[in-house]
Amino acid sequence: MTDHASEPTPPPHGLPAPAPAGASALPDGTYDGTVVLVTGGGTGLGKAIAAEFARLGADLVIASRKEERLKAARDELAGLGGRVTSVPCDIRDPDRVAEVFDAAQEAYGLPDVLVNNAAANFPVPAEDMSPNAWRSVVDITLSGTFFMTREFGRRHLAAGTPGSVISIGASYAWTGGPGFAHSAAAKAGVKSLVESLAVEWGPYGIQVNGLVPGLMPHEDMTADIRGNLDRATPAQEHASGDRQRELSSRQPALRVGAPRELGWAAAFLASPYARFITGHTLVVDGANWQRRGLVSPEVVTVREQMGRGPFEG
Ligand SMILES: CCC/C=C/C(=O)SCCNC(=O)CCNC(=O)[C@H](O)C(C)(C)COP(=O)([O-])OP(=O)([O-])OC[C@H]1O[C@@H](n2cnc3c(N)ncnc32)[C@H](O)[C@@H]1OP(=O)([O-])[O-]
Ligand SMILES: NC(=O)C1=CN([C@@H]2O[C@H](COP(=O)(O)OP(=O)(O)OC[C@H]3O[C@@H](n4cnc5c(N)ncnc54)[C@H](OP(=O)(O)O)[C@@H]3O)[C@@H](O)[C@H]2O)C=CC1
Repeated sequence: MTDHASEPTPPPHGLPAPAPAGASALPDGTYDGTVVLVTGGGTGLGKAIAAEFARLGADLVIASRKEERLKAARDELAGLGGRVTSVPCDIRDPDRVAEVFDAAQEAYGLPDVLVNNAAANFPVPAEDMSPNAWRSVVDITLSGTFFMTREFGRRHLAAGTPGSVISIGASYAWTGGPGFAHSAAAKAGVKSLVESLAVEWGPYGIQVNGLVPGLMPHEDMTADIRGNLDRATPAQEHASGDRQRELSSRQPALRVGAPRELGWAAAFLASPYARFITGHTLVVDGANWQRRGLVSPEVVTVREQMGRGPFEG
């Protein structure tokens, strides 16, 4: 019998690195002749998702508020193969949402796949949150997602055609999100919508799934979210430019996620290889959301974590 006690313990090395950028698990041309609409497809994770569909042959429509951003992303995504159209739109406005679908239909046809990726978020203690701050986040993240999904569903039901919706969520839909009460409540609503609509629209051939990213840093992160990452890492790590290593050491995977890992999951969920998966929310976060220690960490209030003074009403 081997005496394990005398063997040196190998150091933990975390989850293996992902396949290289540009690789795909799906066959070439999986999305040939398919139209994919991605909200917030001009930045960050939305752009990474759009890129994976484009590599597999999809025609893309990307929609968000800022035209400049959309144009830059459109040029970048067009280099990957398929055709790309961008349509400026605030998803809080159902009339503008209808116009996005009109524009998509005119360009390539009714989108076969809708990725609800656009969302809004910033950390703020609940007691400091203005009614308008609450409304902005809930209106964009939950109502905007519903308006997009509703328009997609209505058009497919009228045409008698199948389709696939993927709504991007967040793990605090299950756990709650101290400091992100508005976003966590909205994402819990998004998860619930996935479950309701998968059943309502299954009979019409429409799949509805959720997809949750873990920590996947990217260059487009807003100052608010970036500031939150800064809070998670000591100042000397920023100074030395080694924040990524510090962030990685705080994940069970011992690495952060790459945005393309979310893109691959989205491309799978909407593909012919996932036709019996609906009403499901897939978490791609290296098990970070299930993390518990043997011992509970000391409680630090959201106010303290954000370096805010006492609440003054
Ligand atoms: C980290 C874990 C997971 C991450 C998940 C993600 O979703 S990452 C994705 C992250 N990506 C994004 O979020 C991308 C899109 N996000 C955005 O464009 C902005 O964050 C937005 C939602 C504020 C814009 O919405 P809009 O054009 O409607 O904005 P507006 O300028 O009119 O402000 C509305 C209200 O909000 C208030 N307020 C704003 N900031 C703060 C703050 N830091 N503190 C307190 N309050 C704040 C502002 O004062 C105003 O209230 P007031 O004063 O009238 O009572
Ligand atoms: N990054 C992360 O660590 C995590 C992200 N997520 C989720 O992943 C998704 C993508 O996040 P990420 O890429 O990091 O964030 P970004 O801030 O890069 O992307 C948000 C996108 O939403 C668009 N958008 C915001 N408001 C509206 C609106 N009213 N109408 C239309 N488009 C809008 C923005 O474009 P524009 O400004 O042009 O309107 C932008 O392209 C979101 O759903 C987010 O909640 C979840 C967990 C963790």
